[in-house]
Amino acid sequence: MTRVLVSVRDAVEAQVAAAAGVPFIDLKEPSRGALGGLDPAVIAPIVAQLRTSAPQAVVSATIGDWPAEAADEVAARCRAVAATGVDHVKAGVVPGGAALALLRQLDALRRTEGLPIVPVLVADDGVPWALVDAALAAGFELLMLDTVDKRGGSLLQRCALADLQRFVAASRAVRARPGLAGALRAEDWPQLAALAPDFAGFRSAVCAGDRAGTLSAERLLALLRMSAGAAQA
Ligand SMILES: O=C[C@H](O)COP(=O)(O)O
Repeated sequence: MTRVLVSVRDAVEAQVAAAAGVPFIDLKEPSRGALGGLDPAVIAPIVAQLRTSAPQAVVSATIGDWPAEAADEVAARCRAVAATGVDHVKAGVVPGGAALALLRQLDALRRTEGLPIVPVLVADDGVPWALVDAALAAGFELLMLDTVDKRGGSLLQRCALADLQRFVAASRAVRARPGLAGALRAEDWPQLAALAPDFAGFRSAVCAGDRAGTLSAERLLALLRMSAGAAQA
């Protein structure tokens, strides 16, 4: 069954997600970019709050949007976010240039320091196969596709369905857990349910206004109803 991931920016939104029963709560500041990072000093108390209010929820946080060349900052931010007690640390990898080197660095941090890093592979121009293959070969437990430019339509419009199916199948083949995100819409749910990734991430679709706006409890509940309906079908 595909779990819903919802990105929240503060303790109030985290509580809305917890009360709605969101199974995978992701902490980020959307106005700072696709993977806009919150200060670890802000993340830690929200994680502590969620451990009480939503003990079943998986909790992740992003490290922020960094260029692949910013190796030291990426490492420092991965360590700082992991230290907040999140289950997963999401780190973006944009195809091109130093992307494979960044992926190797994230893998080294995971292996040598035990940091629970989830590579978020940017798929604005289609599935980045070289990065997917490298992430799967490295043995990441979770990996995601997401988009940076949210104005270009949903991930389902940007990537061929066959490619997304292949991404999910290739992940499952090595026992990795795949996630999909990228301006997904509530009406994408039936197609997402058929693709059956481990989780599907939402922000734009559950906000009043754009993704930098406020989390809408109403939209969130409608999405969760849709996902629950698909699970029973
Ligand atoms: O990780 C999930 C993202 O926050 C999804 O955001 P989005 O729906 O605006 O692409």
